[in-house]
Amino acid sequence: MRIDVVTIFPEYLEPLRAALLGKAVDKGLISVDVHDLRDWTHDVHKAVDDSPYGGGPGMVMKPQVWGEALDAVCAGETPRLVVPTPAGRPFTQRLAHEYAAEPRLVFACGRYEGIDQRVVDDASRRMRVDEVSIGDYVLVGGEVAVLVMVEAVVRLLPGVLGNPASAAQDSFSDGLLEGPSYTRPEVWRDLAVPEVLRSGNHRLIDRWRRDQALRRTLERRPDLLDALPEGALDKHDRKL
Ligand SMILES: NC(=O)c1ccno1
Repeated sequence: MRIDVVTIFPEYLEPLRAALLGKAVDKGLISVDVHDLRDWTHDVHKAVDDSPYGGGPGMVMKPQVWGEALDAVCAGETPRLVVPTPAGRPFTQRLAHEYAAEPRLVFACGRYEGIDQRVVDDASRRMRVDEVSIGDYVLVGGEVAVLVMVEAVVRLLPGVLGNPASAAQDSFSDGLLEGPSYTRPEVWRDLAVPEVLRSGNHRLIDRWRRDQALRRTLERRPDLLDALPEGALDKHDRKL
């Protein structure tokens, strides 16, 4: 997978070259190119924003600069363009899986009050564009959201995680939150590991883990239960 990020703060994206993501780059599983939006300005001040039409606080990012940047970065290809914004559709594990199947992703990091809408409208004439939110809160810019999304996507790629089963047992992989996890010691500050996990009975262990996931989901994210496909809960599940 090829990943491009356009930003006015390239240094914000340095974590994409660290740890698990850095290893994925070293293994050649992904390529990451970060582009400074100001490279496509033509004035001495390298201006990337201007006052909003209709008035109001803050500044809006200029369409001319973004248009030239995306023309250059996407030249000749039609990658999927992702624009992080609090006004976007939710970024979910399902969307992460969808993005993991893409050969190329381009992320456009807005700042200030956002990017002139015509940049998205123009790009949508040539490629698939998603305006996506990582949560119901407002960040200073899109860069942190890109770090979140890239990590969520890249970890799903074959060869990135040491144990591919990890991604298969993620929270949300079966539509539920993941239940609690434990490791040694068996008792820690008078708190014991649940006995079933030490029983060696994998049928009981699987059942216990499913029950824990259902209980945690019901308690913390009942909306996820409502979204489960018909038949996802068996008769035992429904007794909980
Ligand atoms: N909530 C978000 O995804 C976001 C992106 C930029 N600012 O907020």
